[in-house]
Amino acid sequence: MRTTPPELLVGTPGRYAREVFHNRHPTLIERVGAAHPYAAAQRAALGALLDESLTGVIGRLPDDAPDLADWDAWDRGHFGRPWADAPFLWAESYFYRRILDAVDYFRPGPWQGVDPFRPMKDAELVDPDLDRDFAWVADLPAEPTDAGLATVVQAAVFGNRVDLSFRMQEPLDPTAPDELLVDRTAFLADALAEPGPVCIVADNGGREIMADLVLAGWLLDTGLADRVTLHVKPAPYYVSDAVASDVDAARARLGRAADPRIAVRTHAFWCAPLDFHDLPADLGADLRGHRVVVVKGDLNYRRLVGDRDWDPATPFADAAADLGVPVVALRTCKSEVVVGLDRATVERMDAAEPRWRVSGRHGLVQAR
Ligand SMILES: O=P(O)(O)OC[C@H]1O[C@](O)(CO)[C@@H](O)[C@@H]1O
Repeated sequence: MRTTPPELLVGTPGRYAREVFHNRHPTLIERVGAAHPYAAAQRAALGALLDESLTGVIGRLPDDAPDLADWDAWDRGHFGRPWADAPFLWAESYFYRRILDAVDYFRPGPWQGVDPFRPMKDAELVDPDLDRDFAWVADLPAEPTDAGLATVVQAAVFGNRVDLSFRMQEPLDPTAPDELLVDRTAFLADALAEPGPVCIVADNGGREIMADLVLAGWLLDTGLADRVTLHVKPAPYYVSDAVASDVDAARARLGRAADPRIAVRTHAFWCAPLDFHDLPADLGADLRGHRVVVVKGDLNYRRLVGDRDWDPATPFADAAADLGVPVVALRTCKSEVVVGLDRATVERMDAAEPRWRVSGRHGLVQAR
């Protein structure tokens, strides 16, 4: 019987979680403040949140928070305890929720519903390089070939390469080669041997959701899928995570009409600080209504396997939550968590590139 390793914690010296809190979050808070004409009280709240998260104890949401009951249920005893002692996944998720509180996202008034990350997300979609980056779409085969599937899957993997929260810290080297460390694309082909409904648990907007829409459209057009459900976040999260309006914006940027075969859904759980082992029953039933579930991105990967100090040679199926439906994870490695690698690959990567687990250069197509 395999023992489950401990959760990664925010404050462990020398570990990635601490870097995210101490190096990335100050930049993030500064950029959010600079992007909007917020009132003094909102700026003060952003600054206070940053200070609290670096040295203080975890404060509760205010009494008027509409999701207070959710967070009381998700608390797990962390409120009132030092941020440094909290699990990385829990604390990072709550940090993003507290940003929304600081900028009055849920409070009646002029800032209600204003996405604090919107200017950063919009800037990505006006990048003229996007046309060149997606030129390959015109050459996709009309038939469901292995090569076509590999192309759309890899675009969906590497569309995840550089999200906006990640860009706060890791410099993007456009000349760096991308590499798939594990490639179970054939598992997806097998799962879709009979056409069926496909669920994509989306991650970022911008380039990534554009690639996800291309993947969805190609699966539908080639008859591999008969409908696609895109699950997006219910509120702004992790800077660039897609909410429903980001799907619309990406569709428009691709020059595509709305496709009635693609449904957009959400669930409060997608912004919860918990992993897929805690999936609520209604969401689990929704996912099981599909032939296969495609789980996108680094954060969803951490949630799928558990944000723990895994031995990278742990079999993927031992770590990944059993959702009762075939699951394919498409992710570039942008945090320390990784499983399902063979020892030789781990040794090769450790020797070649000290930051390979977090550099965003290496991709995974894993399945169970
Ligand atoms: O957008 P993605 O692929 O989920 O990546 C976001 C990742 O960036 C981080 O915020 C910092 O690495 C991680 O915590 C998170 O897993």
